[in-house]
This record gives sequence, structure tokens and C-alpha cells, in this order.
Amino acid sequence: MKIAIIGCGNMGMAFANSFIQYNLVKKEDLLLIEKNKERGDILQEQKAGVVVDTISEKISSVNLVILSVKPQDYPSVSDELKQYLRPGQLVLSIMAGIPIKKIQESLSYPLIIRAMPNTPALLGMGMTAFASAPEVGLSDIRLAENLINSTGRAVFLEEESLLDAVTGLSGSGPAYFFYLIKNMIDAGIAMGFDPSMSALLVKQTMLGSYHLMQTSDKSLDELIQAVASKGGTTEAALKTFGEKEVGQGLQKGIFAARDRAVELAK
Ligand SMILES: NC(=O)C1=CN([C@@H]2O[C@H](COP(=O)(O)OP(=O)(O)OC[C@H]3O[C@@H](n4cnc5c(N)ncnc54)[C@H](O)[C@@H]3O)[C@@H](O)[C@H]2O)C=CC1
Ligand SMILES: O=C(O)[C@@H]1CCC=N1
Repeated sequence: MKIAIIGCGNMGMAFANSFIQYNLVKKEDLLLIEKNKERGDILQEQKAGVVVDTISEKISSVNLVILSVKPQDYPSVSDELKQYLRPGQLVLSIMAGIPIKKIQESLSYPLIIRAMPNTPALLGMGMTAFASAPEVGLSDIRLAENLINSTGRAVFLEEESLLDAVTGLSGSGPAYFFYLIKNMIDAGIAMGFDPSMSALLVKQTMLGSYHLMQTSDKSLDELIQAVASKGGTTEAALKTFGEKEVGQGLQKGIFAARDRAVELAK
């Protein structure tokens, strides 16, 4: 198995490192194409794979090409890449927004899989949904699924259009989680704790609550009710969240992320 990764930033390298960790590819068979010199030098020092700074005929000998540049950088990548693709190679895009059809047209190439991962893939705890072009065979879909599974969980979507909603929900989701935690820590600081004490109180609360949610047979509403005593403190917080429309605001944010993914396709 030979793999090329075009764009070796956060996500490209999260994928690369997981493949190496699970022996799905050897470092000498992992072509890392990174245009930024500083980033390329770091990867070179880490001996992360075969590091190069341009797309070249080396691409023609790999089984799988992963597209992990920003969507805005993709037009220049497709212009260079299309001349080197050979029949039978599989192209896996993790770029937000850009639809399979558009990738097929820009590369004049049919075998495209589109996936939306998230940053916990860095730890092998990612959540990725993926969809494939109708031309891609079952064995290539399985191949992609096995590779993605090394970065966390994978789900196959029959309907590609749902990938934009996935982007708004789980793709961007880690940022929402960190945003919530940051605001809770800031509230703790505002109430007089030093930052490290506030961070400890909040992070352990989130960790414990996550595990409680995963092991309990109660619904989320029941779990909330179990904390919110009648006339008590939690109720005061929940009332304020309701008045400030925090829940609706969160949902609107998620829809905005989904809508931005749709826009990136244009
Ligand atoms: N960061 C995230 O949480 C997620 C990102 N994505 C998608 O993954 C893609 C990459 O995102 P990140 O890794 O966060 O970005 P990043 O900025 O960390 O990495 C992109 C890399 O591509 C390189 N690059 C740009 N043009 C290039 C070219 N022509 N040839 C070779 N390398 C080139 C850049 O120098 C950079 O190192 C994006 O399309 C994004 O939509 C998907 C899911 C989650
Ligand atoms: O913010 C972005 O555009 C990318 C896609 C999902 C997470 N990060």
C-alpha cells in the first residue's frame, strides 16, 4: 500500500500518523506533499515519511491520494494533480464543502471518496463520516473505511449531501466543546478562582459528566433533571440559559457551520 497526502497540516498528519501507528503503510511508502517550507522541514526532522514540496510524477505510483489542503487552496492542487493520476488510484478528500462531483470534474477522474473527520483523530479518537462516488467499488470503500478506522470511528453515508451537516456537527464539534469549557473556566475566574483551579474544576466536571452520560440509562433530559433541584442553583442557571436562548444560539451556530460548508463548494 502506497499513500500520498497532499497538505500535511493538522488533519493530513493526524491521518498519516494513525496509518503508521496501525502499520497500514510503511513510512517509505508514505509520500508527504507539503508546500510550506517550515512545516516540511519539521516533518523531515520527524522522519514522518517521504517529504516533498511539490506534486510530481511520484503521485502516479501510489494507491491512494489524500486531499487535505484547505478548500481555498484546492484549485491550484487540482490543476497540478490531474496530470499524474492513473486509472485505479483512489482519491480521498477530507476538505470541507467541496462535493464529489466537483472533485471529479476538476481532476477529470472518477474514483473519489469524500470524508469529514475531526481533530480527535490526532489521538485515534476521531469521528469521521464518509461518502463515495457511485463509480467507487466496494473493495475501495472498505479500504477507505479500514484506513479511517485507524483514526477513530467511521460511518458510511449513502447521501453525500449530509456531509455538510456532519461538518457543522462533528467536524467543527470539538471547537464547540472547547468554547463551552473556556467560557465555564472564564466564569470560574470571574468568581475568584485562579485559572488553574478553575480549569481543574471544569475539566474534571466535563470528564465525569461525559462518562456518567455514557454509562447511565437515563436520557439527557433526565440527567439534567437529576442535577437541577427544584428551586435550586442549577435551575437558576438553566432559566438564564433559556432567557438568553443559549440552546437556540448553539443550534444556530451549528446551522451556520453547515451553511458555510455548502458555500465553500461554490
Ligand atoms: N481542522 C479541522 O478540524 C478539520 C479540517 N478538515 C479539513 O481538512 C483540511 C485541512 O485542514 P487543516 O489540517 O486544519 O489545515 P492546515 O492548514 O493545518 O493544513 C493544510 C496544509 O496544506 C498545505 N498546503 C496548502 N497548499 C498546498 C499545496 N498546493 N501542496 C501541498 N501542501 C499544501 C499547507 O501548507 C498546510 O500545511 C481542510 O480542507 C479542512 O476543511 C476536516 C475536518 C476537520
Ligand atoms: O473549520 C473548518 O472549515 C474545518 C472543517 C471542519 C472543522 N474545521
